Formats: sequence, C-alpha cells, structure tokens
Amino acid sequence: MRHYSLTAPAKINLHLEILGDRADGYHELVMILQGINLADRIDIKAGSTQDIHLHCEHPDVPLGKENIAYKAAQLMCREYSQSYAQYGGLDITIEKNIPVAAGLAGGSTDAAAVLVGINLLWKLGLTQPELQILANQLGSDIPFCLEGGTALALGRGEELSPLEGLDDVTVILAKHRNLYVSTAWAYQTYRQQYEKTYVEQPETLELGRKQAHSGNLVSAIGQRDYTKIGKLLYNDLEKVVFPSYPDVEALKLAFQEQEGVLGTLMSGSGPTVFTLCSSPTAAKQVVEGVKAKMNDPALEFWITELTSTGIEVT
Ligand SMILES: C[C@](O)(CO)[C@H](O)COP(=O)(O)OP(=O)(O)OC[C@H]1O[C@@H](n2ccc(N)nc2=O)[C@H](O)[C@@H]1O
Ligand SMILES: Nc1ncnc2c1ncn2[C@@H]1O[C@H](COP(=O)(O)OP(=O)(O)OP(=O)(O)O)[C@@H](O)[C@H]1O
Repeated sequence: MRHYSLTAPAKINLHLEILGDRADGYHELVMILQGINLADRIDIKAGSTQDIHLHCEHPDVPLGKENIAYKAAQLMCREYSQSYAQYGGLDITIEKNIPVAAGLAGGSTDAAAVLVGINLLWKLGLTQPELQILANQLGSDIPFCLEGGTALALGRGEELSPLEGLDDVTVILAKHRNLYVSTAWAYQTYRQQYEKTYVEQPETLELGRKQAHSGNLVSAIGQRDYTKIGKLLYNDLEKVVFPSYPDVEALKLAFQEQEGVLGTLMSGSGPTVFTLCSSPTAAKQVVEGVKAKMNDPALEFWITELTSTGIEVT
C-alpha cells in the first residue's frame, strides 16, 4: 500500500505590519515569513474505510473536524470526489514537534503537508498554483507553508513573493509552557484598539506604502546582512499581546539583554519569542543567560536554524 511521509516546517515572522482592517473580517498585512527547521511529521496513507482518520498523541491537538489538517483532507475529498471514491478514505498521523498555538503556524503547516500528501497519494498531478488555490481556502498562513523558505506576504498573507533564502542562522524559540494566545483574539483586539480601515489605493501608491516599512528588511535579506536583519525585526501584534501577557514582553527583554543576540521578536500572534544568533554555541550561552535571569521553570527553549527548505517527502 502506498504511503507518504512528509516533514512540515514551522515558520516565524521577521516582519508583521498591519495596514488596516478589511470588510471581510481579515487584516491587510505586510509580512516577511521565514521557515525554520523545527518540523512536524505527517504520515498519510489510504484508510481501510471511506472515513478520514487522524492520529496524534499530543494532548492539545484535536482529532476531529476542528483539526486544520482534517479540514484539508475533507477539502480534497470534496474537490476530487472521483479519486476519493476510487482510493477510499485516509489515514493521517501527525507527529507533533511544533509547539501548539504558539504563533509558529503548526496547524497550517500540517494542513499544507496534507494537501501535498493527498496530491501524491491520489496521483492528482496538481501544480503548485493549483495547490495554492486550495491552501488559500483553508487559512492565511497555509499558502506560505506550501512554499516555505523566505517570502514577502501581502493581502491577508496569501500574496507571496519569494525572497533570497536564509539558512545559515541559528534561531532560539522560547515560550512559557501552557501559555496560549488565540490569533483571532490578537487581531480582534488590535482592531478595537487601533481601528484603521484599509482603503484600496491606486496600485502604485499602495505598493510604495507597503514597501516603505518592510523595504529595508527586504534589502538586508537580499544582502544576507544578519546584523541589519536582526535590528529590523518588527511585529505590530506585540502592541496588543504584551499588555495582556507581560511575561511574553519580559521574555523578549531578557533576550535583548544578552550578548551575541542579533535580534529578538514575538512570532505571529505569540506567545513564542524568537531570537536570531550567529552560531549554535552563542545560542546556548544566550539560553543559559535567559534561564538565569528569568528563573522560571515554566520556560521552554528550542535551538534550531532558519531553513530555505519547505515541505519535503522523506
Ligand atoms: C498571525 C499569523 O500567523 C502571522 O503569520 C497569521 O496572520 C494568521 O494566520 P492564520 O492563523 O492562518 O489565520 P486564519 O486561520 O486565516 O485566521 C485566524 C484569525 O486571525 C484573523 N486574521 C488572520 C489573518 C489576517 N490577515 N487578518 C486577520 O484578522 C482572522 O480574522 C481569524 O479570526
Ligand atoms: N494540526 C493542528 N496542530 C495544532 N493545533 C491544531 C491543529 N489543528 C487545529 N488545531 C487547533 O488550532 C489552534 C491553533 O494551533 P496552531 O498550533 O496552528 O497555532 P499557531 O501556530 O499559533 O497558528 P498561526 O501561527 O498559523 O496563527 C490550537 O489551539 C489547536 O486546538
């Protein structure tokens, strides 16, 4: 029986700027997204019945229709009903290595891997743009997860332009165990506090505005100037997450104080704080410094790298 195993990397946001809210309930964004080497593993094969069966040992991952990977499988069954009838149901196992509800697109990357896996399992031959149309229906981070690497993302996150790949930098991830931030809550709170309606502008004007803030970071990425990249990290959602979750801000400040840090920022809607370092050795020292400063047993740390590799069949 055919069986596919895929690695599905997490992401961080090097830049997240909110231009305003939109009539469809989303926010118009300018982001720079970056894949990292921390990945879930997705195993996918034909099931013995017509059902979709999801397995995951992580206690915080739902196993039914609320799981975004399950929704991705359902979408494929609906869109390609003939293949579904021909090949039968699906058996999907998620090995969860990416922290849950952490601002690292864990669910989104699982869903993207399910789209890729079913495309292979059912021999659909869908192209990347065709997969992108499906990804876009499922969530805002999923189109990026399908591509991976480094990308500028506009719109609600789905208008992607690839940037120079960054893959020789160490990144520390840190978060408080059992601290979760809802993405919907973060954007809704931002909407309430910084109400600014996004107005479509003539193409050239709008492009100029979008490039104004992220442009320097895009240039630094092009030059692979990691010192500059570290200084230009930016996330508008820190403005709403930090006042409600002061521990997250304290964690960022503790990283900023350490020597050997290139830059530090909250990823997505948090609560994970990431820190760029020039080497794994420097990163280990930084983690020790933060542990000593915070003295909080609830803190968890991961040391990994930026990666230009997206979803891969292994
Ligand atoms: C915070 C980020 O992870 C940064 O990459 C993304 O912007 C969120 O991506 P995501 O979790 O895939 O988001 P979705 O599942 O599409 O939406 C989750 C929630 O965030 C809000 N949301 C999301 C994206 C966006 N551009 N504007 C929003 O206001 C949606 O209204 C929804 O309530
Ligand atoms: N495959 C999945 N993996 C993890 N969580 C999932 C999954 N499917 C649904 N969820 C639910 O979605 C919520 C958000 O989890 P996820 O790990 O995707 O958050 P996130 O990394 O903050 O997402 P993003 O960065 O895209 O906003 C969790 O509380 C969990 O209950």
